Amino acid sequence: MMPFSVREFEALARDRLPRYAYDFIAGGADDEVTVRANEQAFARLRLLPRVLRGQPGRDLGTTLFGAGITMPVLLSPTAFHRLADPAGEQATARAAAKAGTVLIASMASTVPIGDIATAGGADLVLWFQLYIQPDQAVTDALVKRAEDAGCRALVVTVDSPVLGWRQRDHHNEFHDLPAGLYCENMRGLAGDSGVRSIAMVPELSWEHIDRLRQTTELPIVLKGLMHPADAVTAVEHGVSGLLVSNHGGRQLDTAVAAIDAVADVAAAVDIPVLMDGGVRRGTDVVKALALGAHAVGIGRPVLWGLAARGEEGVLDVLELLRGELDRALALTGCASVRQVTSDLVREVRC
Ligand SMILES: Cc1cc2nc3c(=O)[nH]c(=O)nc-3n(C[C@H](O)[C@H](O)[C@H](O)COP(=O)(O)O)c2cc1C
Ligand SMILES: CC(C)CC(=O)C(=O)O
Repeated sequence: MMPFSVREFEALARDRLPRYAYDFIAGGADDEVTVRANEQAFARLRLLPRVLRGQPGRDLGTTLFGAGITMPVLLSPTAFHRLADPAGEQATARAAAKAGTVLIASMASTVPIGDIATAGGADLVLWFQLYIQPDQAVTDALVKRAEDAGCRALVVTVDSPVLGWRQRDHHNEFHDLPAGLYCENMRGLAGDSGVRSIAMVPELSWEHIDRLRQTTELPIVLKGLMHPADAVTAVEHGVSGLLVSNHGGRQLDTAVAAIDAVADVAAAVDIPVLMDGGVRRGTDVVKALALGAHAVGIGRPVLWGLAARGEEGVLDVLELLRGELDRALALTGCASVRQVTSDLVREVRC
């Protein structure tokens, strides 16, 4: 069956993946309230279309830190792509390059960042997601690896001073990567224990961001920030962009839906605000833009595409969303993503 939506890709992926891998991807923290809330919150937002604004076509393109991308849909960082397909992040990179959008490679990739960059080629706009490590030398080495690979931004995940309680992984006893898979970016660095060697840092603070700011010229994007007061502080610390996110509901359960945090953060700062969590349709993208996001990220949908059909599946997911976004713009009376305004969205009680 040819899938015609992200949801149908999920069904295909579920059939293909071993249970532990499906659960790792689909699951979240504790009772998974926030996993569900991320999607439900989009359903609560409804569009109020404009009509009779005749237009021959739509312009979906936008720019981020000087790079042009063909649509405001990014690939959010997700760990361990080789759980979904043997070609792993290399397949994902080729699809992102073909689609003409940003791949935020996870620090926990199963292909080294240099090889991801090579697979994507010159067309790929590649960013690197970083978990700041307890050993500064390890963080510095990771930043150097990202810079050497040609990454154009660092996305620092700040919602994980400790790891969320992923109950499904505990039930499945999924604590180590299967034989042959490795956190490749950690290879050879101090403390590399071979498998899941990434450490969470409970004492993570603005001082770590200041230090990182001094270490690299790359734009720094903070990922996992939800509170407008933190957004203001981020700007004071020289941060270049924000990715409003609750980690797809995998960290703090019962955190507010990511889309519900966007408007206040966007109103508080003048730097690009991105969001991820629960984006499954082109209409979701329009809603996020209407609330002030510059672009959105997708996490699980990429892995559903990858598990279902490898590189082609990731590209299919991206092109499905592009088609949906294009249609949603036409149907709301917008000729470009820049024309999406806050009056196009209303909140209803479900
Ligand atoms: C399987 C999986 C692995 C993830 N790995 C990372 C990661 O390594 N680093 C990170 O910052 N976020 C990670 N995330 C969170 C995503 O970047 C993103 O915030 C989330 O998936 C967005 O929600 P969505 O899946 O509903 O689109 C992961 C999410 C999933 C589902
Ligand atoms: C290696 C993990 C910490 C990756 C992650 O962020 C996640 O699974 O949500």
